[in-house]
Amino acid sequence: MADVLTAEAVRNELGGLAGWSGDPAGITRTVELASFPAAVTVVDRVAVVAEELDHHPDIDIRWRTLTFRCVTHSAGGVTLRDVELARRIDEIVGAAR
Ligand SMILES: C[C@H](O)[C@H](O)[C@H]1CNC2=NC(N)=NC(=O)C2=N1
Repeated sequence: MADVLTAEAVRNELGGLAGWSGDPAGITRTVELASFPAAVTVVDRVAVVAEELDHHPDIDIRWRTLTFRCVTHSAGGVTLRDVELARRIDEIVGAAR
């Protein structure tokens, strides 16, 4: 689960993750919510999931635009844990707009 994915494997996984882009150094998705409070609510929900998974995205908050970056810091690259986290972020974002 903690092996860094090859560039080809990342490309394959990105095929199933609409809105995400990246490479073995990290995968990112930027989303715009309706308002700053709505964006912060999404971050709050992502925080719960990140704790549950013990895997945490890097999050950039700019007014109502959020950028999530998933990379397994301890492995030095993208692993399947990041793909799972990205899917969970998508569920939360999808429910919020
Ligand atoms: C001890 C704990 O499992 C580690 O510090 C976890 C926490 N969350 C993490 N999140 C991410 N994205 N990468 C990590 O290497 C990582 N390490």
